[in-house]
Amino acid sequence: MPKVLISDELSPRAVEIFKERGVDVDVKVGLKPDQLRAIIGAYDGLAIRSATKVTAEVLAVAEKLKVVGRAGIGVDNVDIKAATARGVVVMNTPFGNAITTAEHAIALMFAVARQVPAADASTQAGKWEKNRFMGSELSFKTLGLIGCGNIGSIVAERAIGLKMRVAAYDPFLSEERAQALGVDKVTLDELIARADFISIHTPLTEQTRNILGRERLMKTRKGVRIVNCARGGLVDELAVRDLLISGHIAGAAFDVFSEEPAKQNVLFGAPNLVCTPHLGASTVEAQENVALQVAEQMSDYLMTGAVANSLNMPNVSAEDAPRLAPYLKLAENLGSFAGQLTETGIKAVSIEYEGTVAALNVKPLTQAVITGLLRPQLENVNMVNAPILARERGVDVAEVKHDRDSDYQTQITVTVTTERRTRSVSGTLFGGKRPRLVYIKGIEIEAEFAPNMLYITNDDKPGFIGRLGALLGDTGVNIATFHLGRDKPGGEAIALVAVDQKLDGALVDRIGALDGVTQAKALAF
Ligand SMILES: NC(=O)c1ccc[n+]([C@@H]2O[C@H](COP(=O)([O-])OP(=O)(O)OC[C@H]3O[C@@H](n4cnc5c(N)ncnc54)[C@H](O)[C@@H]3O)[C@@H](O)[C@H]2O)c1
Ligand SMILES: O=C(O)CC[C@@H](O)C(=O)O
Repeated sequence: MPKVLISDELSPRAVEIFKERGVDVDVKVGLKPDQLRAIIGAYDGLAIRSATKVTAEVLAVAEKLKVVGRAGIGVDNVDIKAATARGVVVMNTPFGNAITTAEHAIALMFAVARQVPAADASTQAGKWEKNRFMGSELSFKTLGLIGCGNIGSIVAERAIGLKMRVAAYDPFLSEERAQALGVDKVTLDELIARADFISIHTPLTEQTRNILGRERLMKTRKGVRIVNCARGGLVDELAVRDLLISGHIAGAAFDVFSEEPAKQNVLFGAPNLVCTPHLGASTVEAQENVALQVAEQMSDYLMTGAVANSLNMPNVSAEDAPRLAPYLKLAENLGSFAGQLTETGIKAVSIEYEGTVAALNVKPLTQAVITGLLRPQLENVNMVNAPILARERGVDVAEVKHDRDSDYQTQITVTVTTERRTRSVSGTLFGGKRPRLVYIKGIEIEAEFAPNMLYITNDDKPGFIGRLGALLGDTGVNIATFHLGRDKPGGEAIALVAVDQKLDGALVDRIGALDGVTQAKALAF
């Protein structure tokens, strides 16, 4: 039974879902980094929100960990590179809290426009300062959106409903999408020059860090109001403080801070500042959504191999997962077959899909081939890190789907090019689920993959099978199956022999020295 640790506050629905789906679950919230490191080795999955930091140090001791699930959107608290290198799938729940967060941005826009929190405090202190809190309407003002993805788009729709004009800066926003949303697609400079309100909705990345830096903030319109409901680090907090004090910025609302929890922050105490403690996603509805979704996604992955909303693996739908499972085995075995026969550096691998398999989502199959191919050289390769490891080693990976009939209803061919040669191997599924080799180097051969195998190439001359059988018999090796193929009579022949025990190197050398043998190699699957 796989075991998951929930290390941040998640709706109790998550625990119910994990249990319903056969996943054991522990809830331990508020662990310090060393406490997390001490226990993480026991878990197959880690479910988090934004508090837990999944660092390279945590991942280094997470020996069983297969999946990190973020109940929310931002994954800047997960070292995805380190997770990928260790073969850990990272998934998030990209839509579950988007409406809630967009609503919070709108709420904060109103709050700064009308100074609601300060007016509330003053009123409850019995001051009745009617003239102090002169606000500003939102209608017909320009809202500048930096980032117009899921949340930014919802903010745009709501703002248009409030009769605001919306200008969006997002390099990945198409003109058509902008038109459909009813927003002006602008450059960042145009946005800065036009906006009465600026709301930011990008992830925190190396490109977006400090996107609203001091210089840019100084170019905004006097009286601008700024909302940050995305991430601390996107806006220069000290500059905002200075510009609030100088009156250039009329108001600012921050839900997120450069350091969280924000017990202290340079912004605190600045005039016309509204702060909330990273509440963007904190509604009952959003928390139910993300907890349920993350628990479903993680359970599906751990129990069936289905992958959804992963940041470092191609998605595999729950429907596809059982269909792909036998192909994944076939793909990895074909890659492994080619990898075990490869003794020099691999320059390129081409994976061709024909027949039924070509209609499937083949990305995961390609990753399985690469995994099998690299495993003889690399101990810790798996489907998550295989593409990166291949790229780091300069292996060019090509994936081709053929729209043509092959000899088999479904066929995968792996062709590996090394410095010395190009070699191909093809396989199919018998009965829709049993992986079989069908061609090696274009020579037809039908063989299943067995735990211990002997691969031999030899001259196609009489007497070889007898010599091989005698040697194996004399050394007490029992033959399970024996498959033969050849390119032409008297030409190159291939023998694939499944045996009942692991073959030692000395015996393989003796087989290699038999008359007519050009190569002998022990293979394991
Ligand atoms: N306050 C909260 O509680 C809370 C809740 C949810 C999400 N968030 C934050 O909001 C962010 C946005 O969420 P989303 O669901 O809209 O994500 P999203 O991926 O749907 O949208 C992000 C948008 O930013 C754009 N973008 C990327 N780089 C950019 C750049 N350099 N300049 C301008 N635009 C750029 C992308 O093209 C994309 O359209 C998340 O990454 C997360 O950090 C905060
Ligand atoms: O979990 C939270 O409370 C915040 C989530 C939010 O920052 C997100 O990126 O989804």
